[in-house]
Amino acid sequence: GNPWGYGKQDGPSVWHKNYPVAEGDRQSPIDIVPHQASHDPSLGPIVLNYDKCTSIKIANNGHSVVVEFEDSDDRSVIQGGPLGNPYRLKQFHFHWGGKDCHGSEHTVAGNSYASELHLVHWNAVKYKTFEEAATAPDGLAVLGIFLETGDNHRWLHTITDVLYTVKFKGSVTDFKGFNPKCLLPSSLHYWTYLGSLTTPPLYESVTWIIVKDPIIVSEKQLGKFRTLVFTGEEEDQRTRMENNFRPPQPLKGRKVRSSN
Ligand SMILES: CN[C@H]1CN(c2cccc(OC)c2)S(=O)(=O)c2sc(S(N)(=O)=O)cc21
Ligand SMILES: [Zn+2]
Repeated sequence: GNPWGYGKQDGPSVWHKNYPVAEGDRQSPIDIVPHQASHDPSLGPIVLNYDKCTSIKIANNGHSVVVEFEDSDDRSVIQGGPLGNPYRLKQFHFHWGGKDCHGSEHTVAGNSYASELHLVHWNAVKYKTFEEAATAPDGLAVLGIFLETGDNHRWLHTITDVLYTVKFKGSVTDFKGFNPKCLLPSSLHYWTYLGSLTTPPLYESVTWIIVKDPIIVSEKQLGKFRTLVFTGEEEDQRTRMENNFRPPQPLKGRKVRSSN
């Protein structure tokens, strides 16, 4: 079976048994309290150079749906903001709820969004491989985008239209020519803090950059994510993929900074 999941027996409340760092000092996600975030005028804008990005495939990894990118060179990078150098785009994935009232990992003043998109990047300037970067304190940078339900999102159908091909854990489909820039809100004002992966192995290697403005997607579009299952095609128990989010973790004295 799975080493970890989001159920009663294998979910976030027991991850610490196999991954003791779950109780560490820089765990993610967190609840962001806007008025307690310190505005830092030295924080420049986030710059995304995704125009040459090369998406390769879309997959169901038994925890989420993931779109992987070619990351053998600096063709698609994030830089600026709190980052000291460019970080390479490796993959993006989503977290969502069983109903639209919850599903995001980060919360804002205690409020959840329906879903959260994570664009995962790694520091290929300082580290030779992703795996090495993933265990380093400045190894990863994840851009988080909240999803709120409302009108149809004009580009999300590119993803939701192919989700039926990755219904089961372990399924993979070619997914070329997708530029995730179409999933970003117009303003990239953000909060940033030092944290971790929000799933096992929970490495404390992530500089989080959480965009303040959500993108709007329809309930119908979000509902398509819930047609995925955590389980493999061969398993007799089909478990709907939903509520694949970790709840907020203790801040432990960390500072959250805010761009303008
Ligand atoms: C299953 N999910 C994770 C998979 N990855 C991972 C990271 C390091 C090591 C590794 O195996 C050795 C796998 S990952 O870097 O792609 C990420 S990013 C991320 S999140 N939600 O914090 O953005 C969760 C995971
Ligand atoms: Zn994530």
